[in-house]
Amino acid sequence: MRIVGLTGGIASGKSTVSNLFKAHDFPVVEADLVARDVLKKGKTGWKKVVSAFGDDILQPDGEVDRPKLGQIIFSNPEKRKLLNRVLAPYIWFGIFWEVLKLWMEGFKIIVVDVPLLFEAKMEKWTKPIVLVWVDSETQLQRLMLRDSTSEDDAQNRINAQMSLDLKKTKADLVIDNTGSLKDLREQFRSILVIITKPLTWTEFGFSRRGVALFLLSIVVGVLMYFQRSLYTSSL
Ligand SMILES: CC(C)(COP(=O)(O)OP(=O)(O)OC[C@H]1O[C@@H](n2cnc3c(N)ncnc32)[C@H](O)[C@@H]1O)[C@@H](O)C(=O)NCCC(=O)NCCS
Ligand SMILES: Nc1ncnc2c1ncn2[C@@H]1O[C@H](COP(=O)(O)OP(=O)(O)OP(=O)(O)O)[C@@H](O)[C@H]1O
Repeated sequence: MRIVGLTGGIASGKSTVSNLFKAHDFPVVEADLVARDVLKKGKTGWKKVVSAFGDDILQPDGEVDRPKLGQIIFSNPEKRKLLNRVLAPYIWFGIFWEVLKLWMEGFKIIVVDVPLLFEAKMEKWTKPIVLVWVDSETQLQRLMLRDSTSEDDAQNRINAQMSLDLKKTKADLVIDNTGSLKDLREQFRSILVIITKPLTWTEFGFSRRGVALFLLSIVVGVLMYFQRSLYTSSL
């Protein structure tokens, strides 16, 4: 099994690339969706966050007021670390569970879209790592436009993550999304060629078929062993 890590910075274009993967029928696990699920009212993640941040972060219906929590954590590094610490195990498990379900369905290539792949030290589980990079000015402009936020607010959110230039040094494949959507689609096509190369032996070994073959060879080996010992004891 090949787990392709898709990462980038806030508003660098991960979801846009993620949608291209989906359009090409690749299964995509989205960490942001897992994180949303973990924070739903009544879930363990929700309970832990409420006990760490208090009832003030809740809407009248009991759901987490996401913009409010965002304001708190993106302007206060200590609070952000606290939220990350509280939610990390649930997000990690949620991603693992989604990957496991897709593995059981027999998918050989799975894309995991994790904005904080490097920050959360999850990169060792994915290969190759595709980084959606964008220059800092374009990132700021796109973020302000998409979320209708002030420059200060957008910059705080960008500063809350590892710089895209540093991420670039850690990634295997880089998509430069500073240009047009057409440019992006062209780069995506080249990335697809690399990602869809035949699985290595190790990747095959971890695929559902590889594991099934491994188990089958153990069963056959054990049967042959017993058949041989039965034959030699009857002589
Ligand atoms: C603070 C929350 C409630 C704000 O929700 P909101 O709907 O406004 O934003 P959304 O979830 O769509 O996130 C948008 C982007 O913000 C960035 N981001 C989210 N959380 C963090 C964080 N803790 N540190 C740095 N960047 C973050 C990511 O690039 C993400 O794609 C939410 O982001 C959250 O629960 N964050 C903690 C969970 C987490 O770490 N998510 C990232 C998954 S790896
Ligand atoms: N090449 C492009 N040209 C113009 N706009 C783009 C391009 N790529 C993405 N965008 C726009 O930039 C914004 C950010 O893109 P997107 O939502 O894909 O980023 P993201 O990395 O998934 O963000 P987040 O981390 O916040 O989830 C969106 O409004 C999107 O439509």
